[in-house]
Amino acid sequence: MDATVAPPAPANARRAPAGDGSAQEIRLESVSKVYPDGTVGVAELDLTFAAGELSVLVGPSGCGKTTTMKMINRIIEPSTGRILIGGEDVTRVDVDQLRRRIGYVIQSVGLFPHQTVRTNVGTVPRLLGWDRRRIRDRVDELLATVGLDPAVHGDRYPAQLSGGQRQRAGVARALAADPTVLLMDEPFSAVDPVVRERLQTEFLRLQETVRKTIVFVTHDIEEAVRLGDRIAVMSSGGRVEQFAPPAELLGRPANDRVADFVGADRGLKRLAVTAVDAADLEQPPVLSAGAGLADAGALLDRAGASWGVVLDGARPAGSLLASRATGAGTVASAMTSGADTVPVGAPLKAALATMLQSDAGWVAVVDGDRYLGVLTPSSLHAALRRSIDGS
Ligand SMILES: Nc1ncnc2c1ncn2[C@@H]1O[C@H](COP(=O)(O)OP(=O)(O)OP(=O)(O)O)[C@@H](O)[C@H]1O
Repeated sequence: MDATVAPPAPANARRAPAGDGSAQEIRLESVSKVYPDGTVGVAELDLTFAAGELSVLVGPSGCGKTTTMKMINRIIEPSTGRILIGGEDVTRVDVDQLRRRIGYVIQSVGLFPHQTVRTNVGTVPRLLGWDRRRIRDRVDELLATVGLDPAVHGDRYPAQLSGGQRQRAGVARALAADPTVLLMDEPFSAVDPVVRERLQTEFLRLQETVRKTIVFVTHDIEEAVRLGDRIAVMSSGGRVEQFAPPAELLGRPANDRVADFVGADRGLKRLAVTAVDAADLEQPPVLSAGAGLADAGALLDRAGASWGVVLDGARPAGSLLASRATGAGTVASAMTSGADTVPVGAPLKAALATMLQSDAGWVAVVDGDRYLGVLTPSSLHAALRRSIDGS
C-alpha cells in the first residue's frame, strides 16, 4: 500500500494514532510561510522525510529551519501548501492529538522545573489516560534506554541533573508515548562538546532501536553529517538547495551555496561518512603470541616486513618489531602489548580517533571476533582519497 495515500479517516481517527508508534513519512507539499509582517519564513517547500529516517535541516540563521519544524506540529500554521504525516493532512487532526503523537525536543529541553524527572517523562502517557502502573513501567524503561538510572535520577528535579542528563530526560519524555514522529530543534547545542558527542553517539544507538521519523535542526554541519540519513541544506528566503545523504552532499554539492556551507574541509568531513572497507586494509604478517621468537623472526624476514600483528587466539593482542624477534622465548615475551580495534564498516573517522589515542600507529579491523587486517595512517589516507575520487 502506498503509505502516502491516506484511506478516508474513520470516525474515531482523531483518537487512534497516539501510542501506535510506527514511523510515518512526513511530506511537505508546496509549503510556504509568510509572517504577518511580510517576512518569508519558508518558500514553496517540497520535502519528504522518509519513515524511520533521521533528516537534518541545516542552513544559516534565519533560513527557516525552525519555521519548517514548527509547521509540522502546527505551532506555526503554513500560509499555503499541505503537510501530511503518514498521508494524513495535519490540519485535519485535532491539534492536541497531533502533538501527542509527535515528540518534540528543544534546546532548552523544556522540562517542567517543579516536577520530578519521572513526572516529566510521564507527561504524555498521563494525558493519554494510561494507568499508573503502565506509566511507571514505561517511564523506568525509557529512563534506562536513554542512560539514566530510574532509581537514582527518577525522583530528582531537572535542576538536580547535569546538562547532558537533562537532555536525556528530554529525549525520554519525547519518546514516552511512542510517537510516530520526533522533532528535535538543536537538542544538543546547550551542552559542551564532549557531552555533545556522547549524546550524539547514544542517540544514534537509540535511533537504531526505535527507528522514528526524525526531523532534526542544527547549525552544526559536523553534527548533521554524523547523525543524518539525509541532510537538507536551506538558504535564506526559506529554500532548499540540496536534500541528499551526507556522502553525496559532501562529495557532490549541488551548487556554490551548498559547497560554501558544507565548508572547504569537506574531505575531512568525509572521514565521518566513509566506512572502513576490508579492501582498504594492510596485511602485515600475522604472528601467534605463543610462537617462538626465532620462527617469528624468520617469518618477518621472509615477508620483508619490519613488524607483524600478534594474535592471541583470534584476538589482536599487540605487535612485534622485527628487530626484537631474536633470541629464545615466545612472541608474547617480546611484543608490544595492546591492540586497539575498530569494526569493519565503522567510519574512517572512528579509526583515526582510535589511532590518535594509541601510540601504536595502527588499528586492527575486526568483523565480530574475526581479525581482518590493519589500518595505518597511510592506508587510511588512501581509503579517504579513493572515497573522494570515487565520487
Ligand atoms: N513571528 C515571526 N514574525 C516575523 N518573522 C518571523 C517570525 N518568526 C520567524 N520569522 C522570520 O522568518 C525567518 C525564518 O526564521 P526561522 O526561525 O525559521 O529561522 P531559523 O533557520 O530557524 O533560524 P536560526 O538558525 O537563527 O534559529 C527569519 O527571517 C525570521 O526572522
